[in-house]
Amino acid sequence: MKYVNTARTVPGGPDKVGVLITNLGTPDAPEKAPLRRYLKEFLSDPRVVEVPRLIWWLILNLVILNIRPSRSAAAYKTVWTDRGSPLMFHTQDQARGLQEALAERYGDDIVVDFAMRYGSPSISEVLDRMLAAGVTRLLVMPLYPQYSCATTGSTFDAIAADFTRRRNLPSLKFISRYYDHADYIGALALSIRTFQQEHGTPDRLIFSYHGTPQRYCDEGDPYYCECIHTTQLVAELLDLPEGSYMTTFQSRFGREAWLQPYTDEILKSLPGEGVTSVQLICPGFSADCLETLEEIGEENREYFMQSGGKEYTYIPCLNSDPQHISVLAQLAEEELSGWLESRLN
Ligand SMILES: C=CC1=C(C)c2cc3[nH]c(cc4nc(cc5[nH]c(cc1n2)c(C)c5CCC(=O)O)C(CCC(=O)O)=C4C)c(C)c3C=C
Ligand SMILES: [Fe+2]
Ligand SMILES: [Fe+2]
Repeated sequence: MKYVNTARTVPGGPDKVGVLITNLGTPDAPEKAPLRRYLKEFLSDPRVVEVPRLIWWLILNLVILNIRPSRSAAAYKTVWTDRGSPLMFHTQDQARGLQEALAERYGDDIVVDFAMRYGSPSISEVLDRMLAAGVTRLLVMPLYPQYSCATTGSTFDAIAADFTRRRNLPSLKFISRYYDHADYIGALALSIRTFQQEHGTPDRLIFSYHGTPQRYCDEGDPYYCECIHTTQLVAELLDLPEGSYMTTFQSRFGREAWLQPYTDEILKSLPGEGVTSVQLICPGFSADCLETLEEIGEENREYFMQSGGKEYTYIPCLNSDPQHISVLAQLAEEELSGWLESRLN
């Protein structure tokens, strides 16, 4: 049999709406072997590293996978919790919150689940489960507010690849971006305002986004423009004075130029310009993870303080805050309106 038959739908049978939230994925444990497995899958994706395959295979297998797993494992250990990786437990909480919010309005004809692009739970195993539960219409929501070929694009590849092996396909909707959605911008603005009520206003508010190679942007990836736009919309909503905020890019990997300015270089140079108190926010991450908690929360704090900085605070991601859950519920409802109309309680 060439095609798997995970969903044998029949007229009058189960006919549910499924909402699948996805994120990047994370290692199973902060140890060398799970890190090696995770990095191998992630960094072998041609959407993530756009380098000729044979050259990249040699670099990845002979160099990176021999050095990076133990270094990354040590970094993951600093953020690991009783519930495992922060990215994992925040995503679980987001799925639960979204399920409850949607069930309140639409009952149990709607099924919410989550999957990871790399590692587990994989997109295919979760789709097996959802389709077996009677999902005939599927909304995929990658939790990347700004579209990038390396993240959102790759998630679409995984859905499409999964569908090539199935006989009976559900109807499909896919959210490519929500960087300018009023509710998302409002939730970010509220989190900044609430944080500043307790911690005061810094000399500079820094919006730090995960970087990508500059080349991807030059070749048409809209990610950079969408990040700049998100910052601008939040700044307008909060009425931030020009010069009191900026956009930077973090998590550089490899030797080629990435999107600039680089977060770490900016933090090293600001104290020399008289900027000694900063607040950092990472609006491109829908959940706290290694890149926010360790890289922004710890590593970059050191750079700033060692360069003469005095006050450095990090504003957490929206995670599973009620405000964020209602952003996700609103996004889902806007996409599903046609599918859900007949199911309103
Ligand atoms: C090698 C190239 C990479 C590109 C391009 C890239 C783009 C990209 N990544 C995110 C979100 C996350 N990345 C995370 C970790 C992470 N990212 C890379 C590399 C690239 N990312 C690596 C090697 C790692 C692993 C950690 C390490 O070894 O340093 C994470 C955190 C995962 C976790 O478990 O906590 C997220 C989230 C975005 C949004 C993006 C492009 C826009
Ligand atoms: Fe990354
Ligand atoms: Fe990092």
